[in-house]
Amino acid sequence: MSRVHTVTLNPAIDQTVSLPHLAVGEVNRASAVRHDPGGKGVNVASVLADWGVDVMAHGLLGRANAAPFEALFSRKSIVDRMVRMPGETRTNVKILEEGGRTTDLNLPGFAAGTSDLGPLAESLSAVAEGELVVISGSHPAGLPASASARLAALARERGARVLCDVSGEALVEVLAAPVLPDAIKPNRHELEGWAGRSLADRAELAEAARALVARGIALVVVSLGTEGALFCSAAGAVLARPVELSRGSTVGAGDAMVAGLASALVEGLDLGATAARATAFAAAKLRNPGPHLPGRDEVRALEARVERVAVADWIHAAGPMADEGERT
Ligand SMILES: Nc1ncnc2c1ncn2[C@@H]1O[C@H](COP(=O)(O)OP(=O)(O)OP(=O)(O)O)[C@@H](O)[C@H]1O
Ligand SMILES: O=P(O)(O)OC[C@@]1(O)O[C@H](CO)[C@@H](O)[C@@H]1O
Repeated sequence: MSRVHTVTLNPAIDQTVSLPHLAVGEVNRASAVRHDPGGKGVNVASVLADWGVDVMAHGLLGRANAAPFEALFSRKSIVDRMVRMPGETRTNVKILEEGGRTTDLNLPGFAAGTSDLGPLAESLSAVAEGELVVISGSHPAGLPASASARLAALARERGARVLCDVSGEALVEVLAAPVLPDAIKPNRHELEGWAGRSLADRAELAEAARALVARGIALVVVSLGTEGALFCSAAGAVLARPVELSRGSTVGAGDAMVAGLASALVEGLDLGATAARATAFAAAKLRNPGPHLPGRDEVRALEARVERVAVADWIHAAGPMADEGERT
């Protein structure tokens, strides 16, 4: 299987704090806490490595607390090309209540600058023609909004395909670039942020995704939390529902879905099989804490259970879309 490169400009140590109920403005006592090296691209790398893909991790990493990342990379044989930065990688606090509601406090970490794009570009010189580059997550303070778009352009110049999961101004830049990525996976809120309007109506949402395909993005996937995800390409559009509902933390479900998309792109799966693969990866990741996949047989069994619905039927389904929450 061809190698996949992940780019994480703003990694994070995810500190998941479990408690029965979050009482804002009061003293809360946690029942458990865990720490996972994360950040969107790191999560993608970790899940892909579990699937058996050869992965190279690029991006920026604080030198002062790099150990948990280095341990993850070494345990999963991920090639570590992350540029070390002075200072610490941020810690992101995820408050998980018993009912499954999660509140994210994403903290600031090391600051970066335009000069850090040089070493990042140099690291991407390891990308070979035909490989896949996955660019995910936010930018640290000081990096221009165009950083992800510039790295995507570099990857394309090297003959690689590019899958982007970025939001806000970075998504605006990526979608305004002369050469568009091959695939994107915004969630609904990220797509709304880009479109500058609400997309609460299923038909409008499908139309926005189809319009991006028409502009030249081969695969547009809009993830919708418990509603599932919409997969659009020139071959058509399909909605894949979650295999099973999770009441635990859903942090990283989108990244597992991106990892599933990456594996589908590498293996050349068709649209329906891509939807099943990506949805199964999300469900499989949600069975356990942390950015990990269970064994292949378990993932394959989930893949076989994914319900796919023709988009016309989904649009005409009664009722509002399931509430997929506000987290991104
Ligand atoms: N509570 C849940 N139960 C089951 N499956 C879920 C749940 N939440 C999400 N999923 C699955 O994970 C996929 C991706 O989730 P979501 O749309 O929340 O991504 P995201 O917003 O990018 O998440 P994140 O940024 O936390 O990784 C969904 O399309 C769905 O298949
Ligand atoms: O602040 P960003 O870069 O948008 O998101 C960071 C983050 O919330 O995304 C991952 C889950 O998708 C977590 O591991 C991490 O804490």
